[in-house]
Amino acid sequence: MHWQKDAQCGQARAGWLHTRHGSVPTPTFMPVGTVGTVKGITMDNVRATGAGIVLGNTYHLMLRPTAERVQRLGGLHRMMDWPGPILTDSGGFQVMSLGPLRKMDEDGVTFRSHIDGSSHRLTPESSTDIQYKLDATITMAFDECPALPATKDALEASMERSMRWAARSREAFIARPGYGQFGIVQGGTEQDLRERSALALRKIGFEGYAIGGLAVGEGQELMFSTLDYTTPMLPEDQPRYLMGVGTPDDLLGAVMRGCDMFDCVMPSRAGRTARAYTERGTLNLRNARFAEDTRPISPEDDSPMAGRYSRAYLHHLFRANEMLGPMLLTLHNLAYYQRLMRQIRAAIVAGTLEQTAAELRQNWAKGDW
Ligand SMILES: CNc1nc2c(CCNCC3CCCCC3)c3nc(N)[nH]c(=O)c3cc2[nH]1
Repeated sequence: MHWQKDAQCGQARAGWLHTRHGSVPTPTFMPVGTVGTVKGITMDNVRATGAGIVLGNTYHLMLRPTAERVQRLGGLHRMMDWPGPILTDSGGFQVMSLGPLRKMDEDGVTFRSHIDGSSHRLTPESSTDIQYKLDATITMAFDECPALPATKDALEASMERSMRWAARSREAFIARPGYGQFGIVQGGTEQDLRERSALALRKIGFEGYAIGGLAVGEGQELMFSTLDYTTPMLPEDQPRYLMGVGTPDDLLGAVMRGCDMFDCVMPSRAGRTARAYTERGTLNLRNARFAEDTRPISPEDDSPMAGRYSRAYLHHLFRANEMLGPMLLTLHNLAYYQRLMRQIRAAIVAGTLEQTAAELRQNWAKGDW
C-alpha cells in the first residue's frame, strides 16, 4: 500500500491511503471492530457513517473463533462483510491490558484466555502470522506498550525490546501488493528514546509508522508535547497512526501535529452508555432533562438516522434498556467522528485549519444548544 499527500497546512497533512481493499482519505478515524463487528451496527451502516477503514482485533479473534477458522471462512473481510481496508493491531497491548495472567520474556508473551483460561503465546512471528491469516490489509508490528509512569531505564529496556521485536515482525511479514506493515515507535515521553526508536524503525523500513506508548494516562499536554518532537522524526511521505486516540479535541490537536490515522473505542463505547458526541460537546442522554426534548441529538447530524429520532426517544430507549438505544447512538457518534475528520481535512486543503480549529474548540466549549 502507499500514501500520497495532497495538501499540508502547518504540520497537518491531507492525503490518500491507497490499499488492496480500496483508497481512504486521510486524516482518517478508524472505528474499532472488536470481535469482527463494530458492536451493535452493521458494516453497511459503518460505511454510511463515512468510515473508510476499520480495526480488527487480533487478541480476541485468535482466541475465538481462532485465526485458522477466520482464514477457512475466507478472511475477515468476507466474514464481516467489509470490503474496505482492515487494520489489525498486533495483540500485545491487549494482552497486557486485558489478559488476566500473562508472562513476558524476550521471545514473546504467554497468557491465559479471558474466555476459557486456556494458555496462549504471542510472539512477533505468531502475531504476524495471525494477522496474515486474518487477511489484514495493514499489519502492526508486535510491540510492548509500557505502562506509565515508568522509569527511564524501564522505558529504554522496553523500547529496545520492541525494536528487536519490530525486526522479527518485519522478517515474518509476507509482502503483497496493496498490503502493508507499520512499525510502532515507543520510548514513552523521553525524546532521546523516541528518536532512537524512530531511527531503528526507519532502518528496518515499513509502509507506515505508528506512534505507540501514548494515551495510557499521560494526559493531553504530555501526549501533544511528545508528538511535537516525534512526528518530525518520521518519513514525510508515509502515514502516521496515533494509536488509541481519542476525544475530538485530541484528534484535532494530533492532526495539527502531523498525525494521519486514529483509532479509539470511545465513540462506540460511549454509544453503548448513552453518551452522545456532538459539535457542542457530549450529552448524557439518560439525563431527565432530555425526557421531552424533541430536538435531534446534533444540529448538523448527517448520519443515516439524521433527523429521524429525537433526544426524548433516545432518552426513553436508554431508560427502558432497549437494544436500539446503543445501536442508534453508536451510529450517531461514529458519524460525528467522521464528520469531524471531513471538516478537518477540508480545512487543511483550504489552508484554514487554524481558524477552523478555533471554531471547533469554541463550539465544544459552548455546551448544549
Ligand atoms: C487507548 N490507548 C491506547 N491504545 C493503544 C494501543 C491499542 C490501539 N487500539 C487497538 C484496538 C483496541 C480495540 C480492539 C481492536 C484493537 C496500542 N497498541 C499497540 N500495539 N502498541 C501501543 O503502544 C498502543 C498504545 C495504545 N494506547
